[in-house]
Amino acid sequence: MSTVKETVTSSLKETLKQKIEAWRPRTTRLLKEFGKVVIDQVTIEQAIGGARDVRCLVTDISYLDPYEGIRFRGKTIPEVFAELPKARGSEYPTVEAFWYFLLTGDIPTQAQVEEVMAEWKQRQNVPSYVFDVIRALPKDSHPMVMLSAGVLSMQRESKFTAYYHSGRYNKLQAWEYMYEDAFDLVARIPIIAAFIYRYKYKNDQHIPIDPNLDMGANFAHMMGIPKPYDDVSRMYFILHSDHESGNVSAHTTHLVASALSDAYYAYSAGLNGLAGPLHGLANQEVLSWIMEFQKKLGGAEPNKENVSKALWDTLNAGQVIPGYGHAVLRKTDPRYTAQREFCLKHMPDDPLFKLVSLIYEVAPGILMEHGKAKNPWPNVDAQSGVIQWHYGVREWDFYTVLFGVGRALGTMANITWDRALGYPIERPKSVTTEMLEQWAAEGGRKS
Ligand SMILES: CC(=O)SCCNC(=O)CCNC(=O)[C@H](O)C(C)(C)COP(=O)(O)OP(=O)(O)OC[C@H]1O[C@@H](n2cnc3c(N)ncnc32)[C@H](O)[C@@H]1OP(=O)(O)O
Ligand SMILES: O=C([O-])CC(=O)C(=O)O
Repeated sequence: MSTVKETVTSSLKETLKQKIEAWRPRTTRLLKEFGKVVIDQVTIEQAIGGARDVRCLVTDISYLDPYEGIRFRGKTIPEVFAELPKARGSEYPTVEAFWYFLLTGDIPTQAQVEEVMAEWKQRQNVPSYVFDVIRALPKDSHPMVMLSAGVLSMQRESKFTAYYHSGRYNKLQAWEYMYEDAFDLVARIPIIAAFIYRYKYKNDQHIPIDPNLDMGANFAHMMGIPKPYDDVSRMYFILHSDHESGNVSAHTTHLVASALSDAYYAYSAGLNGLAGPLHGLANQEVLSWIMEFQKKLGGAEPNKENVSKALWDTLNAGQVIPGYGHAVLRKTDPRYTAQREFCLKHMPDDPLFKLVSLIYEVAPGILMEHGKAKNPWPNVDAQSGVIQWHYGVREWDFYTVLFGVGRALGTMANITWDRALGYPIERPKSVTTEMLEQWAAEGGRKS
């Protein structure tokens, strides 16, 4: 039998506990009294087409409206940035304040943020074997492999798994142990990410944590990048945290955790999905597309004509324009807009930003003319790499790791609530092509 580490108490956890206890009757009532109420129907197109738009997942952490974009706990991105307590001397909130907000739905007071910051620091002890695991991989492994392997290697630390095997597992208390793992994971993952960066690209020269700094500032410090990279980090991690629960990384994490796999197993799996070029890896694809384009220009100025030609060349070669399109969004992603506003304020003359803006002027029209993509507008990935590039992170295969640090916040808040509300193992039903053909001939499924 494993040793169970007792969970700690804090005002965040106490608040969360109250919220969970108040929330549970809502879920119970929906299940018991309204369980058979129909909320959607599924077409053949949806069954073959990646369950697009099928309403069959529940999360209260964030909601994505196709035209408005993401709301975290009911608040738009500008509202979140305006209302959460800011980091000292910064116009952006701390990631710690945002973590409190995602978990509880409440805007924390400054005192509550201080408490989360103190607890965050206590949880930052990454076991040394994590670095050994990363070093044991071939050095040219993709940084996402390193991040996923590093996270997975920490599974032996899981308090949830120890609790599960303790012989006193109780469904009502399980969330407390999931919360412990979730909080440990979000506190440790920035350190692993910065380690990967400096191991791979900075001659294995590392910068230790500064215990006086908040998470965003500490990340900038460990990366070795001066201000305003602390604000870039805070903004980036908050923006990338969550996008309701159907996206590949969040859904994978939720699915794996639904088998009562712990946070480390679940998030390592989620990261593997994030590493796909149609999902999180699109941010590195955007930069490599731009670099390839500039190489072809051979020093000539980018303009609407040559950008248009390059976009058409990409489409005619049967490739996607990275950073454009979305499975749910039907307008410019507000995460794109938030980053664009940062660029307009801090780096308006950056040549790469100007090029990204030029692409924004022409790509939607071209995608509309091309006529395939349901959404011709840019997503978050079209604007994130250029900021990293500007502040010196030019190794674009690292960009998805940054996404992975941010996405940990949303996925970890989600799986804590999954256990709190007792969501069961996820297991949708599959059918065969022959069945679809039969139902098609009959004008719908009859039995
Ligand atoms: C953080 C994120 O994950 S945001 C998304 C990041 N990914 C990218 O930016 C990659 C480029 N974009 C895409 O590949 C897609 O728009 C996705 C994967 C994001 C969404 O996919 P879907 O929901 O299937 O998009 P949609 O229904 O509009 O696809 C219809 C067709 O348009 C094509 N299409 C969609 N977006 C693009 C694009 N950016 N460039 C070219 N073609 C596109 C699809 O490939 C598909 O073609 P097909 O019928 O030949 O298979
Ligand atoms: O919502 C999606 O499918 C993809 C996305 O933008 C994200 O996960 O951030």
